[in-house]
Amino acid sequence: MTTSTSVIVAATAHDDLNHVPTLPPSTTLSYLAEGAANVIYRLSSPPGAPQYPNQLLRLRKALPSAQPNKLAYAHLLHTFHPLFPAHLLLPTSLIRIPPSLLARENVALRELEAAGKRPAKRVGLYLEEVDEQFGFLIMDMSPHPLPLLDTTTATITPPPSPGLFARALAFLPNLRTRQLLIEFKPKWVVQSRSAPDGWRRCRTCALRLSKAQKHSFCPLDLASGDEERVRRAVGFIVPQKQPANLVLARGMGWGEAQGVIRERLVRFVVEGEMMGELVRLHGELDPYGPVAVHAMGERESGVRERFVSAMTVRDLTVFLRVDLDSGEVEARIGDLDLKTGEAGKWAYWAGVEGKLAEEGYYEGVEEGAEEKGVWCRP
Ligand SMILES: O=P(O)(O)O[C@@H]1[C@@H](OP(=O)(O)O)[C@H](OP(=O)(O)O)[C@H](O)[C@H](OP(=O)(O)O)[C@H]1OP(=O)(O)O
Ligand SMILES: Nc1ncnc2c1ncn2[C@@H]1O[C@H](COP(=O)(O)OP(=O)(O)OP(=O)(O)O)[C@@H](O)[C@H]1O
Repeated sequence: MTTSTSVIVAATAHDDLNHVPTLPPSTTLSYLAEGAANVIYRLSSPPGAPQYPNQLLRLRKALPSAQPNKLAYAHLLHTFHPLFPAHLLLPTSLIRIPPSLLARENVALRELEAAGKRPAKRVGLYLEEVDEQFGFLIMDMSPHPLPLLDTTTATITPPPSPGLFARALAFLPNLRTRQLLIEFKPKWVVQSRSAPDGWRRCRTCALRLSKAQKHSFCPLDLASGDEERVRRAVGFIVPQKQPANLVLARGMGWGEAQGVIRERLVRFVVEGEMMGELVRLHGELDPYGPVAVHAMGERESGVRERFVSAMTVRDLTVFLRVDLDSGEVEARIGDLDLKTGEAGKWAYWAGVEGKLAEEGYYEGVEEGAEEKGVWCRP
């Protein structure tokens, strides 16, 4: 709760990187989630201290390939944000983090880990304490909770473990919601310029097949503008399971709700500007393809710089907050973390192209290709 003496710190971009506000050490962080490179926290501050409503803190882990946040933020502000209309971007600002807070949160991460509450694949990696003084404040895209459950119009469909669900609600009653957060990476929405002329699969689907990864949507479908193809892609983006806190309208089952959400997303993708923007950027930033750019070496620094920006754009995350009542889809682009091409990445990017072409994944001539039935070229 804010008080009259509280300061609301808005998530606006600070152009002056020499005057970045400091997060007060009295701020309490609670672990929300983590990816490979960052941990995401909710913030709460004592009365009278600066407040951070609707914002999360993103702190980076100690990974050799990662860049300090101040540098990453400068790239975000000057390289990536100008590429997109402002309303499509996840509002992000830089905040100085007291060293004591990073040390404290690393102790907390170890405790969380010991209690089995960190994802197994993330254990053993902690926040960067030595070479980091900053974090990102990002807009919280979590579903807004319902103020009070309206039992005349809504009902909670219990998931398979009703006992567990009841206990969770008892502890977290304010988390019941009519919204859901969907996140996905659109990946390569334009075919790689390094693909052979006879390609039948896009770079993303071909790579997934070569790595025997789970089948997912084809980015070319998603960006096609064709309603049927977009619907096919969106089918992979809508969650399979009902989120535990999602309250459905009385009488509506999850299957029906999935259909409603799917159609909302189809309209958003087909009629919204985001896919068009991504397609345009892919073409502009990487007109040559990874193999040709790798072969240019250090000579063409401008081309290389634009290429690494293209790789960042290809790996960004789209956060969609879908409101079941209004039908509104609020969309924000995040995870625009600069790729430097270091740590063997240039060779990796060119190598992927070589492998997909040589092993037949682009043309769909590898062993068992027909049974897989993955054909991206219309
Ligand atoms: O090579 P790709 O297309 O599989 O993308 C990698 C991602 O794989 P996925 O999206 O799951 O297919 C991969 O994602 P995951 O770690 O699999 O979640 C990374 O984002 C990786 O980037 P970086 O090495 O962390 O900078 C990504 O590598 P880049 O190619 O974007 O550098
Ligand atoms: N703005 C946000 N609002 C709500 N949840 C978020 C937000 N940003 C991140 N999260 C949650 O935190 C998770 C990890 O965040 P993020 O993707 O930034 O981490 P990362 O380490 O950069 O990921 P990657 O594995 O792609 O490198 C996300 O998958 C999402 O569940």
